[in-house]
Amino acid sequence: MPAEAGQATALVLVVGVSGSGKTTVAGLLAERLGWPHRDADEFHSPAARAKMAAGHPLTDADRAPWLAAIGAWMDREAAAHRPAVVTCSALKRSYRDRLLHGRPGVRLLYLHGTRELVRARLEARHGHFFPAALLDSQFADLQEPQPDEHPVVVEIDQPPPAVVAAALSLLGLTAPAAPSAPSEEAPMSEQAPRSAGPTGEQWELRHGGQRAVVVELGGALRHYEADGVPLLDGFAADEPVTSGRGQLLVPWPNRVGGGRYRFDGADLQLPLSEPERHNAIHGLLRWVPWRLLGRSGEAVRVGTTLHPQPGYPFLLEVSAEYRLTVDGLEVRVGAVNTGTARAPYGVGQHPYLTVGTDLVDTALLTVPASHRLTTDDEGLPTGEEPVEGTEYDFRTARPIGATALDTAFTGLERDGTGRAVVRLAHPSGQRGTDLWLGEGTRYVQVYTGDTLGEPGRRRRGVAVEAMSCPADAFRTGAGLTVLEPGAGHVLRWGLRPWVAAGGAALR
Ligand SMILES: Nc1ncnc2c1ncn2[C@@H]1O[C@H](COP(=O)(O)OP(=O)(O)O)[C@@H](O)[C@H]1O
Ligand SMILES: O=C(O)[C@H](O)[C@@H](O)[C@H](O)[C@H](O)COP(=O)(O)O
Repeated sequence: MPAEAGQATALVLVVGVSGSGKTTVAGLLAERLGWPHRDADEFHSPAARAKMAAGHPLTDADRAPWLAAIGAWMDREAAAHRPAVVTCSALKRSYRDRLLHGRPGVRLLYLHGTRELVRARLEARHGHFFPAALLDSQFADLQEPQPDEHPVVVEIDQPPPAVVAAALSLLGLTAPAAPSAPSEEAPMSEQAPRSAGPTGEQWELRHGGQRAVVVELGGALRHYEADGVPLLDGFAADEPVTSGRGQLLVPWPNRVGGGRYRFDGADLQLPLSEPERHNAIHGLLRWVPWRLLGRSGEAVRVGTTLHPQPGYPFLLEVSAEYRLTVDGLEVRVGAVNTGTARAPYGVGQHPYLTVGTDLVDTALLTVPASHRLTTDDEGLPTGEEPVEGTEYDFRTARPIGATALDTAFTGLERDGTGRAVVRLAHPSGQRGTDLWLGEGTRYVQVYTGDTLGEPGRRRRGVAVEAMSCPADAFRTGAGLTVLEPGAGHVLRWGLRPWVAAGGAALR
């Protein structure tokens, strides 16, 4: 299939040191897109190949005709309106400038890995003219792509299909459907020494006046602001996460009563992570580090493996991608069952919204839901009832007042694009944030924080939690997703700050 109409990207230039996987990744990427691809190696003169094979690194002068030949090929593809993938180590800024200058349709995909990992791959690669011994010269020449080059950077310590999936997603390219499960084992990577704050690495995204920060611990959303105004009641870089702030809730959101459930004939017992109420709460991935899989200036993709463990003997590959656009923040949480048995699955996320009021009482809330779940003292659903005529009817915007919410809503009213929109507005009604619930969302938990462990933070923000299923789905089966081996689930939600009267809040 040719390039999708309307997609601006006409050519992807895959760069990185020798052995970073350019040939492998470009080949797969081209295959997924149905685009032609060429490898930079094909453009070397016989003399240059012989020089490298003899153990001598190339000089700038050696590389000039090679870069010119690659550029000429790119121009021929562009002239023929053929989208394409081409590799080139393009180690130095000047080389990339030469390839990118005057070619606006070209996007940079930089494959990033540690020297140790690349060396191991080169040493294992056979039948190639480039000797592993030249690797140090590659790293000596390497000038990593800078933000003003707008690279998409993908980490190579994941199997090739996962590298390609991250690249496609971060480049904003859609490929015809392909088998989704990465089946190869990721190689082990060296544990780099790190300066670990309480939530580990911090990955910042920017778009216009928007800024968001995603953290390594739990892949959580720590912060989101527009034009300097915080839209989340989040946490600081030097603070531990409390009260589920911004956390990803996988493989179940909210509670499993007694942590005990039955699935496919097996009785399973989860650790009780909410011992005071005898429940297992918010999944198993909140307190583990997630890995960086790829990033660009406005997006980051993180992931982790959920290994079989007591109470959840299943194997999942989980990823979360956060992206800032002109429309706000978009989140995609994906999971693939990479094990051999069917797995029960649910997902949610736990951001607390704020519109800058001291308490949430004065903020205006809209929840387009016809029903809410009633719960028992343990927070477990006992039934479903219409909100009509009750204090839970927020279908029309009104102040939260003294209402204490820890409530799952369903019967969501969706717009033409399939999204249901929960709105929190400033008392003036002039500005606020919309939280939209997209693909995979069936319930939304709204929690005013009345029971938080830190009294000072109670009712300061409203948790609005996109969820695929309600509390206790492992026991009741309500809204439960069952992932067959190889099958996946996607949850999409996002935040859109707005101002009334004439205009977009975002720049
Ligand atoms: N993501 C990956 N995981 C594991 N092995 C990889 C990955 N990418 C590439 N390889 C292997 O590493 C070696 C170097 O990859 P290659 O595509 O030839 O790199 P380059 O074109 O950048 O020199 C090859 O043997 C390839 O099969
Ligand atoms: O909003 C919800 O989903 C829960 O009903 C609510 O009770 C909240 O999540 C916990 O108080 C925070 O959870 P932790 O204290 O376990 O982080």
